[in-house]
Amino acid sequence: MPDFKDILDIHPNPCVIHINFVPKYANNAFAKFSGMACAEDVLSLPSIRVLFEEEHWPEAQRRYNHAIETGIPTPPEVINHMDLKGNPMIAEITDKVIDWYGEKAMCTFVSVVTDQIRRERTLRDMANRDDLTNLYNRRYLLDLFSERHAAQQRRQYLAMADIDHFKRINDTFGHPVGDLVLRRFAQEIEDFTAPDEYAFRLGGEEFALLIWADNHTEATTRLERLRVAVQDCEVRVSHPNSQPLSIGCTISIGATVLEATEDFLTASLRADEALYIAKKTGRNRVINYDASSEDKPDVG
Ligand SMILES: Nc1nc2c(ncn2[C@@H]2O[C@H](COP(=O)(O)OP(=O)(O)OP(=O)(O)O)[C@@H](O)[C@H]2O)c(=O)[nH]1
Repeated sequence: MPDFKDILDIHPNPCVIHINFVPKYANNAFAKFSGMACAEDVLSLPSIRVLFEEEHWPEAQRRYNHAIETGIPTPPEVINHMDLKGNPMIAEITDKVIDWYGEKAMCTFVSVVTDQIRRERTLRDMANRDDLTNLYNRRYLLDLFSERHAAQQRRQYLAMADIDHFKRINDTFGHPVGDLVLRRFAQEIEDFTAPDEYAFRLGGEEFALLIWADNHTEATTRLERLRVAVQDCEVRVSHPNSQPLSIGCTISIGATVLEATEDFLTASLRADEALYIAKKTGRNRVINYDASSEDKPDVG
């Protein structure tokens, strides 16, 4: 029967055995993971805690105490980790209580899952994005709505934005040029949003925004600024057989303040109604509808 250390020494996963974080055994993979030269250097440490950022210490202690007291293994934990050389990585920690020459000790295995987690995050992000414009898509807007919580200091607004007479652009210049206009507009609303705000393409030439404002006037003023920015913007298209084209467009925006816990359907009906009014009353305008607003849709 080979000694377990002979097996662990050549195991590719970092492994350390410790009693209350005092190292008793470490394999070479653990030394490499920690940014140390060899396993002996790990064993010379008074505590392996120093190898992990301080923010992880309380949770590591809690997991250790729980596992030692109950013998029940804690579920694997994924942490952001930085080794002593400053290399960032994502690590999955798996613990198991073992008998260490008559004492209870913790055997900890580490899997570096940086690539896997990054791939998963990229895939998740791709599923939430629109192919043509790379803005967020309707699915992500619905996800955000299901995660909204009440008691925000500022007010959140849902705005529906729709390019005016977009069909004419397609019909006059062709679908690929229409796509260019959609991309240019997407860039415009992406630039408009603050880091904690979102821009979505819902489909076709329909877009949405989730923005913050202190009050109705601020929301309207900001959306007006977006409307004017789009009006002033030109998409230049070069063509080998003709003069370069310069295409402009305008947008209509319907917005509404969000009640704390309302669902997407309720809020989007109000924003859509406001957009409908914006279109019906001449396009290239912002209608911001909330209970205190003077822009109450007057559908009739
Ligand atoms: N180029 C391009 N066109 C699209 C895409 N998706 C939808 N469309 C076109 O968008 C146009 C939408 O036209 P309408 O719904 O009639 O609206 P509109 O012409 O913008 O008129 P109003 O909204 O009333 O101002 C149609 O011609 C669709 O074919 C796309 O991905 N790319």
